Amino acid sequence: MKTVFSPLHAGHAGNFELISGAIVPAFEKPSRAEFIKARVESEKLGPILPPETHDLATAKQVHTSDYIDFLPTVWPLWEESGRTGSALPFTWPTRGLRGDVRPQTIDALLGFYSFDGGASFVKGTWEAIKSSYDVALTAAALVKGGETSAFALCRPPGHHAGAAFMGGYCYINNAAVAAQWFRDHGARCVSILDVDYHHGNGTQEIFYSRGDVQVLNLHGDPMTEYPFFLGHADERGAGAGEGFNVNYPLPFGTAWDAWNASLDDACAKLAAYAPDVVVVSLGVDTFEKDPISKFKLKSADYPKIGRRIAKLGLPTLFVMEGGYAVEEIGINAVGVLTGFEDR
Ligand SMILES: NCCCCCC(=O)NO
Ligand SMILES: [Zn+2]
Repeated sequence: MKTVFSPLHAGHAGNFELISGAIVPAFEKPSRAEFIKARVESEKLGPILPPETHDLATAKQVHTSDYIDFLPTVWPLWEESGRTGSALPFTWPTRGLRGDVRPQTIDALLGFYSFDGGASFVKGTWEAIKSSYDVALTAAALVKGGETSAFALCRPPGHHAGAAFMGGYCYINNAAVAAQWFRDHGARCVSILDVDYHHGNGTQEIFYSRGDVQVLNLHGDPMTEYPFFLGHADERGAGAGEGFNVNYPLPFGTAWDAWNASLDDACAKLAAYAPDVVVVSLGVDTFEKDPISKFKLKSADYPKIGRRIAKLGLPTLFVMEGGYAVEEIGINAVGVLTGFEDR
């Protein structure tokens, strides 16, 4: 399997996030991608290719243009306002406030275009976001070009980013962009299977009213787990998208057998939808030792995920999402990929 990777991710470093009542060093850090890359090499998964550069047209098909155009302006505006450190919002347009009027100051714009304090910017963040987007599109083109599968080693991740908002370490929704690209390049329909511990609220929001992209999500129950405000089982899609959004909320402590039962059901629904291509939002924060998550999957379980997805017999693009136990992130993420190849 070929991997696409960009060293430009490393510019998104040293940033902080607001979590659990404190401003702390972000859990989403450069070493995550480096550990995964090292494991790709040590497991001899296949060549590691640099991304081709793309324009933002595909990004603007799943995100609003004003949101995408805002992202490269954040750091310059933050610096112009005399600040250093991490550009972070502290006010958000929640219920009873106006989200239809775009404010002018960078502090307000950061809140206008986000849903939490988990998507901060430093000087190199935009270059990292753009490189992650280029990685996803380059890997998608490998699959379109005849590869059975490919691995988009994306950093920063994307599945929490909605049409006009960032959050949860996500800025451009790489999996959504790849799905749209497949649709623009001949795929009649696409399935996105999100196996990250957290619900891919952004991916759901982007495709919720569309029937050409099926979205299936296995995740911590939002009644008790981030992102809290989307991801319930009754969210089945709307209009043309009715029935094409499937959520599997699962309780704290979920281990392999229960998790796999949901995976099996999701794969059956995916097979019934019969997409031309599958995009897997590959998060491995379902791992028992993950510092911010509460499922109990073991390293030996990840190859089984890959084997189950391979049984679908469909071209498959793996897009890296979350996972924060950096010692094992490479073992677990690449385990899915070697399992897919039945090695
Ligand atoms: N800062 C709150 C938790 C962000 C979770 C990010 C993640 O792993 N999403 O899949
Ligand atoms: Zn996650």
